[in-house]
Amino acid sequence: CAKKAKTAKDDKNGLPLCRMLLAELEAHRDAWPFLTPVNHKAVPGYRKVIKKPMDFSTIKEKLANNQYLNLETFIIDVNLVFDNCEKFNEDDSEIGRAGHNMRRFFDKRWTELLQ
Ligand SMILES: Cc1ncccc1N[C@@H](C)c1ccc2c(c1)OCCCO2
Repeated sequence: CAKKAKTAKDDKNGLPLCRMLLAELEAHRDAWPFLTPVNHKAVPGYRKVIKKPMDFSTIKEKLANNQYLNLETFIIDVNLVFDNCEKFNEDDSEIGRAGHNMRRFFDKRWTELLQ
């Protein structure tokens, strides 16, 4: 039979942890650029440059549709939000700084929760 999951990353607690982490991301003051999909009509070049768009509302939808296997696959999508941000935005810009702040916050929170 399947090996019993041993850590929060894999066991049944993984998904409630994802929902909690996402709620904290959405509530963060610097979340505003990441709450909804980037409208490529409002942001010239975005569709060409960013091959795999991702945002917090899409992650929320994927969680609701049980599309994440575990905390690991959830973290991959959250990091995609921040990697897209770094690719498209200058570090020294409103959105660029927000992305760095959010990544720092997220990295701190999930590592704290996994201890
Ligand atoms: C995460 C990200 N990366 C690159 C560009 C935009 C975004 N976020 C979107 C939601 C956004 C933020 C600010 C915006 C905007 C759209 O509409 C165009 C007008 C200026 O204001």
